[in-house]
Amino acid sequence: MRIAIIGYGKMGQLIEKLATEKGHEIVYKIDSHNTKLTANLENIDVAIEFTHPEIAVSNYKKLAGQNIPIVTGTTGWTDNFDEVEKLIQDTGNRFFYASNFSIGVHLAMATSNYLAKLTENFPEYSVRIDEWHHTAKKDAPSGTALSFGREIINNHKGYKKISTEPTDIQEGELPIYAYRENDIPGTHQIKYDSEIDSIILRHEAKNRQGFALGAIKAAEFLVNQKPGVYTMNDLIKLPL
Ligand SMILES: NC(=O)C1=CN([C@@H]2O[C@H](COP(=O)(O)OP(=O)(O)OC[C@H]3O[C@@H](n4cnc5c(N)ncnc54)[C@H](OP(=O)(O)O)[C@@H]3O)[C@@H](O)[C@H]2O)C=CC1
Ligand SMILES: O=C(O)C1=N[C@H](C(=O)O)C[C@H](O)C1
Repeated sequence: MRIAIIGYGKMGQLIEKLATEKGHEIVYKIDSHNTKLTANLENIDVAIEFTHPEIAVSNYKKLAGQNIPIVTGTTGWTDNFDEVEKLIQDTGNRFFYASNFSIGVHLAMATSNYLAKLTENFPEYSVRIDEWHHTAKKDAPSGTALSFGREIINNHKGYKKISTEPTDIQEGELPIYAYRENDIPGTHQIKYDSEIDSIILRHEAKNRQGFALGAIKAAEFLVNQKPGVYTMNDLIKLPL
């Protein structure tokens, strides 16, 4: 594939390395100092975008306007998801978003959803989510933690809304706590706690390879799809 990398930071640079090793061609590397995105990107098959929450949606608009398939991992923008979905529908484009491209988190998410169903009828268990990331991370809580939380709410009638960093947890609230330390790539923990015992599901990224390889796999998948919005559930179908 001929790839445009939008966002040449930690993820963009690793994606360049691993995509090149897989035989793909990096045609553009666009960072915040490079205004190339305002011009037409020519002769590329897909754009892979990892930037910042406040700029992602405008990047999607520029790319969708050029009918360029978009794989994006940028988090912290999903309050605008409906607007982006309509943009993709209106432009007949292809869009793949994942808050976390690692296979391990995809498996952990499916496990968490099943665990939510199992514990729904045992109100003695209360659940919380904790996430740990590097100090350079701009958004909190992480997109992955929010994804875990939204999926638990979808699978457990006892929870209705996410509460970030709560001091006083109300009935039906699912608390998420974020910690920023050193250069932690991304750790997420879902803990069901009762007076008697605890059930803990934890995913620890040891490095950023899983995120980058997953994004490249998503791009290889997306370029062969019809127009639409795709997720990890389309890329990795689990027998659940
Ligand atoms: N879905 C997943 O699996 C993963 C998602 N992420 C998410 O991806 C995003 C990026 O993470 P990461 O690479 O670690 O962050 P970095 O800060 O290392 O990289 C982001 C890059 O985007 C650049 N940038 C900012 N604005 C623009 C713009 N308008 N056009 C092009 N580039 C721009 C920044 O430039 P400058 O430094 O000059 O501002 C920076 O180089 C975050 O939202 C993070 O949460 C991260 C890892 C995995
Ligand atoms: O900023 C990061 O580094 C990461 N962000 C994503 C998120 O917000 O969930 C994915 C991963 O945890 C790394």
